[in-house]
Amino acid sequence: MREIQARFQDDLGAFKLNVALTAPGRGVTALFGHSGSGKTTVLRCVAGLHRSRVGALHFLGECWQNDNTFLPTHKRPIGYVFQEASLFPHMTVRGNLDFAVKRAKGAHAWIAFDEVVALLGVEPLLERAPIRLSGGERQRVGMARALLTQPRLLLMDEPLAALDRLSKQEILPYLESLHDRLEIPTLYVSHDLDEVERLADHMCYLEHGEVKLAGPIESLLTHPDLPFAKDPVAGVVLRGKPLHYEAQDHLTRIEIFPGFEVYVPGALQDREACRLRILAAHVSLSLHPLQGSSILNHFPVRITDAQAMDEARMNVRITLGHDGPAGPAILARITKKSWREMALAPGKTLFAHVKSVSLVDD
Ligand SMILES: Nc1ncnc2c1ncn2[C@@H]1O[C@H](COP(=O)(O)OP(=O)(O)OP(=O)(O)O)[C@@H](O)[C@H]1O
Repeated sequence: MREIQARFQDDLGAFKLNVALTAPGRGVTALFGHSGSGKTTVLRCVAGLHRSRVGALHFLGECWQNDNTFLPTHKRPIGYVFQEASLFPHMTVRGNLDFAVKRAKGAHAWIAFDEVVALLGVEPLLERAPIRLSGGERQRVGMARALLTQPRLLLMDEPLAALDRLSKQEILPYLESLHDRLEIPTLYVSHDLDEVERLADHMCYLEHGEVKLAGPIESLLTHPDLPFAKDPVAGVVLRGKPLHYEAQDHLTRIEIFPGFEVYVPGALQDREACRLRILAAHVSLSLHPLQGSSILNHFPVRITDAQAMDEARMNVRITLGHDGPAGPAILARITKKSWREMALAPGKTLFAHVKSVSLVDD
């Protein structure tokens, strides 16, 4: 079974943990939720740092925990990245990384020292003492160290939370390249939606110690029971396949679903795939196809549901296509007045106009 299956139940003072989750055996699964929802506790249970009163954990078919078994942390093939990397202060960066290499002796070596160093851009830092690293550099070294233990599962607990905005922006592209390169699954704890949109394939949304919903990130971002749709910058992330670069206008046509294409600024034709974000505020709806509009991206769509965002506005969830298999969902933010005057309702078919589409992994 190429999955991670976990069930943890415990009473931690006032906090009740009652988590059941399944994560795919590859890609990044975000454990997302407000502060105190239990994300770190789940990660600690997976790492074997906390033994829940009731618990079961199967990693790709291997039992790490059940009623009779509890594999200790040092026997679990995990790499753990914390909010702040605690590097050995008396060793250089290279010394810290060599230490991880030594620890990995005997494990199946699936990634080489040079590749890790290149992926995380730590080559220029190798001879430095940890005290001379910036916060972002320390985190990159912490990630390199975790990878060099040759883990089969990567656990990251808010690895960017202690960084300022600029350092965060600097480190995100490294995390994206890890995501593209790594075959091993990652559980990534975060309460930052922007981070999750950029990095995660799958999401488990936690509330009060329970997984409220889980699924591919694309479907969760538009889910009406989740708070994301009410966010002022609500939107969706879609995967796209670049088709053709129109050099004269410096635009690339990108397929987001068979037969559905959007224009994105830039020359993206050499990429195999990309991630796009469409903000709800950039999507408008009309009952008939628009003509003579400056908006380039138009689709036939169907309303699946809608929810009030505030007293004046609604978020309308629509799927691409009038009939046939429903395409991915996007959100449109419109006024309640328009909803009423256009007599909109779930099931209604109409047209969506997307003013701008941005690249997530620019
Ligand atoms: N060993 C423990 N004993 C008692 N309470 C605990 C213990 N571990 C965690 N808790 C409580 O469990 C709750 C969940 O904590 P946890 O750190 O898992 O949340 P989180 O979602 O990771 O939050 P944050 O985003 O703030 O890190 C908190 O209320 C915390 O105080």
